Formats: sequence, structure tokens, C-alpha cells
Amino acid sequence: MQGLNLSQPGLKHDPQWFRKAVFYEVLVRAFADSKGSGAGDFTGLIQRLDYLQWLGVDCLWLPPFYASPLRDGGYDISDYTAVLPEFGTLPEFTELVSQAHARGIRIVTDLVMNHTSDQHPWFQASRSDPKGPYGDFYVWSDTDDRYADARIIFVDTEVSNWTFDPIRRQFFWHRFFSHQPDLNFENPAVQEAMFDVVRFWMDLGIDGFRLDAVPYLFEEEGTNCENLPRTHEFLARLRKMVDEEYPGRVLLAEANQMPAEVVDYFGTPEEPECQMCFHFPVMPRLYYALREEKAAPIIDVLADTPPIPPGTQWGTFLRNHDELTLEMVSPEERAAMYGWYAPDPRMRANVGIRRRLAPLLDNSRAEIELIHALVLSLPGSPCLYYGDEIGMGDNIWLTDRDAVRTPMQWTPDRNAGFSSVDPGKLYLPVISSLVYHYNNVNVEAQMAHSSSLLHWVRAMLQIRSRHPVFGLGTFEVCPASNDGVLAYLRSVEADPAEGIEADTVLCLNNLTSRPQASTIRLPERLKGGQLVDLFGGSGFPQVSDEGTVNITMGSRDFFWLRVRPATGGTAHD
Ligand SMILES: OC[C@H]1O[C@H](O[C@H]2O[C@H](CO)[C@@H](O)[C@H](O)[C@H]2O)[C@H](O)[C@@H](O)[C@@H]1O
Ligand SMILES: [Ca+2]
Repeated sequence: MQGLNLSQPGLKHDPQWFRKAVFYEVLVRAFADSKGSGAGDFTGLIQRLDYLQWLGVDCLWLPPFYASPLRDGGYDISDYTAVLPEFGTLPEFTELVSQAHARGIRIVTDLVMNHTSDQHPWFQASRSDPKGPYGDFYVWSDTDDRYADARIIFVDTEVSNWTFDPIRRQFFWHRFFSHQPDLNFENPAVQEAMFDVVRFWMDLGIDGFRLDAVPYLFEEEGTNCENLPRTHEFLARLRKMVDEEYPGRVLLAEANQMPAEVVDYFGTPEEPECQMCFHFPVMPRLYYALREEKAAPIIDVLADTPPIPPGTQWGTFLRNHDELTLEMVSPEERAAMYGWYAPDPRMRANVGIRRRLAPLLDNSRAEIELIHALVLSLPGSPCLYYGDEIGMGDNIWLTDRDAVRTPMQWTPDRNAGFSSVDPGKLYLPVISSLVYHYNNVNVEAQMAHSSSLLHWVRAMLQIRSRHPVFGLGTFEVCPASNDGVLAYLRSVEADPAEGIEADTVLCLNNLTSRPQASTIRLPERLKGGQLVDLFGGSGFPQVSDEGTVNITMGSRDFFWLRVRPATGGTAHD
């Protein structure tokens, strides 16, 4: 942004960076159009890196920007080592990586291993030459009745996971759209080809990969074809290769699974797989807890979450480029979520809700702040979704998940400052609805307004970055007398070698829409401790000799209170 005067700190060596980082998902296509083509591009993103540095994010996650017919937002890849020309060139991509690194920002890209576009030359060769070198690159069958226990994921569009190919005269397997044939991971040549894709992008300097749709790599008769042992064996091999050839680069699993299954994607200390996994089950429960006005859904899902290996980290999020998935909640919870958050059927897609954060919460500033406070203080490295920092709206009149992929709103000017193109030529229209119109909701206006959501989010990221306890610390629920109040402690021990000071923070969240009083019970070691607000430094009533704190909180209020033990030692004494 013009006028931002920022230093260029460069990357620091920090093998644990991903455990403390705040991630930011940004679609190249949606962020900034430097060429007037109507779609965003690498150069546009480079021009906005100062903004992202100012905001305080540590790592960008870029969904696919590879050659693609764009029938699934780029998750339908037709060439793994080429970029889509409308986004720019490979040298522009490498410039983006080095410009981001110069600002201390890392870059993680998407690795879509499970499937390709049907336009990929591998598929074209496979369908036309079954005996040729690519004949066995995909999962072919004479019948469409194999793997009958595998569910259909894109239920709005697909009726089967098999589609008949008139050229090869066989059926091919696809877990997603019928234009996205699954690669055959039983074929060692496919595995090697994927290793080469990894090497190609790692050689260009990226800091890691989000592994798209990773539970579905292998298929096996009589199973639901998810989370199979062969998939884990392959991932352990992939991690070994990355550790040997690109030490320090990170793998982040997108495994939309229940906690007991998703932890397997971390692997074991002996056979590690991914350093990070998105925690899908906790996300819908944050929204559920806000409407039920109870702490239990969040407490329960975290209690059901097994411990993860040392040195690994959860990825948490409120929204992303997909629908807000409800695959990980019970049918009863799903029905309630649809009622609360998607009353219009047009708001729904597959098993989920295709709305952005601000409209989901009816633009309630208090709820938007509270849900951010939760995701920024619960265990895990949070990933923000572009535009949510200014409370961007959505457009449910667009098809599928395009509802939440509209251009970033920079200014109140033409095309929201996203592009200079004729508005009719934009890849998607900018949001111009009554409440979320880019005239009102844009970066420029919020920068000029010190109490805007944008400034608030930035301040939260600053506080979080000063307290590594949020990334590295343990998590302990504190019993509260009021079931609408969620209380927990984050604690970290001193680690002078890593520059970490001992820190304990008590996080209190009033999940209800009314003021609440509650008595919170803290562990023995904190009896008589002092409580200090992390934001303003004000003292709060001290922890009683019985280890309790009596607190009153406003509607949807939250507090982050540093706990100083009474003994003058650390909270771990
Ligand atoms: O490449 C196909 C899809 O892969 C990801 O899908 C994930 O999102 C789905 C919902 O849209 C979800 O149901 C599934 O479990 C996930 O693997 C990717 O994020 C999608 O954009 C993409 O279409
Ligand atoms: Ca597969």
C-alpha cells in the first residue's frame, strides 16, 4: 500500500516458525489485477505484499495457480509445472517468493495429488493409449461397481464416483468432479511423478505445501477409501524425501476427518508425515457454540482430539475458499447449523454453507471479534481468509463456491480498486450488496479509521506475535460455573535458547449475547496469582487463595489475562 513505511526484515532461521505463525489464504486470482485483465496476478499480489506485512501475517497459502481449465477453481490441474498465463509467468512467481521472503513472509502452495484435470496430457494419453506409458496412471475399470463403500463428496453435482470414458471405453474413478480423474497411486510411476512435482516447486523456494484432499490417494475394496494405510505409507515416504532434500519445508494436510483419524496425518516421531494438519472438526463447533451459547461443543471436540507429536501443529481457520464444511458434525448439529447460518437453501453447497465470515455472523462486530479471539487463542496456527479482515461480504447468486471468491475490496473506486478493467470483464463481479458494498467495505476506508475491523485484526495479530505461548503453549480448560463462559489457560515454559519466556495466559470468552458472571477455577499452582490484561496492562482481581476468579463479562466479551504467580516464580512452579 502506498504510504506504508515498512522495513524488510527477511526470513529468520526458525525451524518452529509454523507453530507460531498466522497464515493467510489468498487466491492469486482474487487479490489484485496489475495488468487490467480482469483477474488477479502475481505482480498484483507482489504490489500488495506491503499491506500483508503491515497486517502482520507470517505465511501466505496460495491455492492452485497452475495451468488449468479452471472448472474447479484451479484444483483441476492440466500441467503441474506451469502457471496459468493469466496469473503471470514462472519468473514472476519466483519474484513473488523472494519479495515475500524479503518481508519476512513465507509461502505455502497447494499440492493437488489425488487427481488432475481430464485435460492433463497424462489423462489424454491414458484414455487413448491404455498400453502406453500413461495407460495405468489413472484408476480404470470395466464396471462401475468397485469401491461401493466410498461416499460421494460433491453431492450437489455427482451421482457416482465412476464416469464412463467413451474413448477408452472404460470407467474412471473420481472422488470429486467427473472432470477430475483420480491418479492411480498404486503405480510407482505416479508416485515418482508427484515427487518430481514437489521438487520442482521446492526448488523455486516455496516454504511448504498444503496437501489437498489427502485422505483419498489410495483405494481399497471393502473400505470407504479414506485414510488407508497405503496413503500413510506414501506420505511418510514423501516426508522423508522432503526432509532429506529440502529440510525445514512444511507439509500441511487437508484431511477433512474426525480428530482420531486426522491425527494420523502427523505420523509418528519414527515415521513422521505432515508437520501440520487442518483441524476440521473444531471449526464448525466455534460457530455452533456461538448460537447455542454454550462452551461445551468447543470443550468436547478438543477433549476428543488426541495429543499430537512434539514439534507439530494444528492449522485452524474460520473460513476458507470452500463451503463451511459440515461433514464433521452430527446430523442433528448439521440441521441446527443450516437453520442458524443458511436459512436460504441458496446459501448451501454440498454438505456445507457457502458464505463468508461477516455475513454468517450477520455482520455483528462483537461476534466477529469473539470468533477471531477464539481462533487466535485456541491451540493451533490460525489461517485467515483474504477479505475477512475487512468483513467482506459474499454473493450467493454466483454458482458453487464462487460465492466466497470475489475480488478483494481495496478502495471505493472502480472495481473496488482490484482492477482497472471494464467491470463487465472481471472474473467475478465485486460485491455490491446493500450491507457489504465495496463503497463501504474496503481496505482504504478501514485504514483511515482507527477503530475499524482491519485495525482491530491487526492489533490482535500484534498481541499474538508478542506471545509465543499461543502457538507453542499447552492448553488446559478451566472449569467455569457458567456454561456460557469458555475459560482456558495457555502456558509455555521458558526456553532461553529459543528466546521464549515463561508465559501463562488465561483466556475467557462469553459465548452468550448477554452479560454473564462466572466463577473460574484455576489450577493449584496459580492460587493467589495476579491477572493482567494483555492489551492494556490493567490489573484484574487476583486469583483467590482457593484458586478461583470471579468475573463479569459483557455480551460476546473476551479477556486475555496474563497470569503472574503469587510466588514471584513462573506459573509452572
Ligand atoms: O480438489 C477437489 C477439492 O479439494 C479440496 O476439497 C476439500 O473441500 C471439499 C469441499 O469443497 C471438502 O468436502 C473435501 O473434504 C476437501 O478435500 C479443495 O479445498 C476444494 O476446493 C476442491 O474442490
Ligand atoms: Ca484417489
